[in-house]
Amino acid sequence: MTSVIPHYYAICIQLVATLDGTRAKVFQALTGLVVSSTLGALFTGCRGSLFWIAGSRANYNIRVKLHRSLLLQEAAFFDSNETGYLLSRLNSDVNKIGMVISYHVNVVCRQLAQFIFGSAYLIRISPKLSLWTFAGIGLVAWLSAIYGAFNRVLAQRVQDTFADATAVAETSFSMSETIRAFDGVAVESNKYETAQSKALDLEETQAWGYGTHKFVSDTLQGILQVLLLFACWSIGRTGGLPAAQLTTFMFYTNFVLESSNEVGDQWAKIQGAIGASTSVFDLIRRLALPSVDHSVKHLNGSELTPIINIHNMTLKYSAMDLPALDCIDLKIDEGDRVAIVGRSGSGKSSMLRAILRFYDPTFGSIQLERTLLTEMSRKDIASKVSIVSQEPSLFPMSLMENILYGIEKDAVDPKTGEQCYSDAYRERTSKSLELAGLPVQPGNDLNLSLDTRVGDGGRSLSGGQRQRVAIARALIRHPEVLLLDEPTAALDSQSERAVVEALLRAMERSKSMVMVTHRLGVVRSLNVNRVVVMEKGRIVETGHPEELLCKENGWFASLAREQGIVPAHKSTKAVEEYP
Ligand SMILES: Nc1ncnc2c1ncn2[C@@H]1O[C@H](COP(=O)(O)OP(=O)(O)OP(=O)(O)O)[C@@H](O)[C@H]1O
Repeated sequence: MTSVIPHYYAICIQLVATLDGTRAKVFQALTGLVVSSTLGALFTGCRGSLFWIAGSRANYNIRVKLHRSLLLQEAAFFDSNETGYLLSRLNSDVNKIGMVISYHVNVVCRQLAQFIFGSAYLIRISPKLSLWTFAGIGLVAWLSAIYGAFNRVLAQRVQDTFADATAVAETSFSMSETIRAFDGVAVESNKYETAQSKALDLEETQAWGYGTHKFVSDTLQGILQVLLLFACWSIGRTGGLPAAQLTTFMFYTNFVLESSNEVGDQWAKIQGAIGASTSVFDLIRRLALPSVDHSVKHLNGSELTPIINIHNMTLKYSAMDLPALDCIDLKIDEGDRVAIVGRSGSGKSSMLRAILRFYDPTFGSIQLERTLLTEMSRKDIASKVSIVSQEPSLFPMSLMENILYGIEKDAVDPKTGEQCYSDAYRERTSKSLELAGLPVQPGNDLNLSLDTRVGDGGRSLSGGQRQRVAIARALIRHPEVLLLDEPTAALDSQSERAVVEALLRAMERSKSMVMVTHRLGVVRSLNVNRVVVMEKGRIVETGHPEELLCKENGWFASLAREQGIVPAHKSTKAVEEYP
């Protein structure tokens, strides 16, 4: 419709200039102008709304896919990509993509349509003159393509720099207390400023690039218009074409030039957005890294099946030169209560991370009930392995939702129509909390209920209470393997007693238990039947705790003496002294 407007406009101008039209002719031209303008406005409105919706849907789809893809990455991925960096990809980069669809592609489509209609009109009036027009437009388009490629590279670098700056900001907010305590405001603020100033430099380069491109392309278009006007004048003078047709030709020339100019402009912006979105699509396509080597597929059928079978496992973090775990062989059978002990940095937590498949072995394998961990889905592993960590973080949801986290809701709330947990689940959750030492029955001391919200990270509960919620979360799952990561390290002696009792009940509901601890006292309270001592990523000693304590020069006995558990001069009476 917009392409038809210059046609009626040119007729109107002709009628005004020559004053030779009849009333009917004037009326016809004006009606054409009004109808084409009104329809043009209607289509513009529809196009705007539809492209906006398309842009928003693209944002929605890309964000959801990217978020899911990020959650599926291996733990090592999060070691090298900070949260702020990923959030920036999720927000700022995806916004750029939506903007391209809702605005830039929208405008390019409109201008391309105008360009095609306008060009057809020009060719109809004078094919020869049109050729000159297109040659000029081709030159400007070529410059726009070069500028587009330049903008694409720069835009990607700008977005990368913004992502780095957001990572700095996110770290400074999440560490705000430490920053204040150690007077690090100036340091953090400088880091952020440096990151932002890099982005600013790149944006300024982009701005100058845009200005130069605009100057060159507008100048070329001006020259083209002047040349065409001169050509029209020459043709008109020699009677090659009637004046009315030449006027219409000039109108359409302007129209086509404007469209091509706008297409060039938007093209560069689309290229910029494609550059900015490259990382987003790379992240969506990125698969979690595969494991490197599985030397053992299945156990010999005649052997007793251990719940966990770690065979010749080496685990190396990409950021470290030396492996964190080196040639580990360990079998954990049903009924085993294993404590992994050792000095700081000896690889205790890495063992738990490997059993949870946060990291895959670099060499060797781990089997969980005869199946290689690397062949199990996250869902399978979560259904068989539960962890209670030193300072469990809770979600800002109700107690019940925290405990049943990851378990699908099985009922529909008749009042709201939303998914919820059935009464059977409520009952089981309440029972688990009671066993974990945090009763929620009416009239309880803390006035807790299943629907009590626990705040961000569980901040409305004490450390010991959070621990008991985590134990209830493990209890309700009846795991094959219960993992405990320093379960009592952050507690006072009174809370420790309550947590130990809750853990003993949780252990009755699990087939095996593996605990990492510095505090050797808890080894006896939790009836551990096997101690594994680690040193520099290797297992250096293993056996029943009471037996190991009797080995005067043993690793475990030495650790126990350091904690004052067994006095050095009484090591022969170790068994009696062991608390
Ligand atoms: N995500 C990681 N990336 C790189 N190196 C790591 C990572 N986690 C641990 N390490 C390194 O692996 C080694 C073993 O660490 P691990 O946390 O398993 O020790 P730990 O015995 O649990 O120590 P602690 O008792 O102090 O918690 C250490 O040298 C540590 O620096």
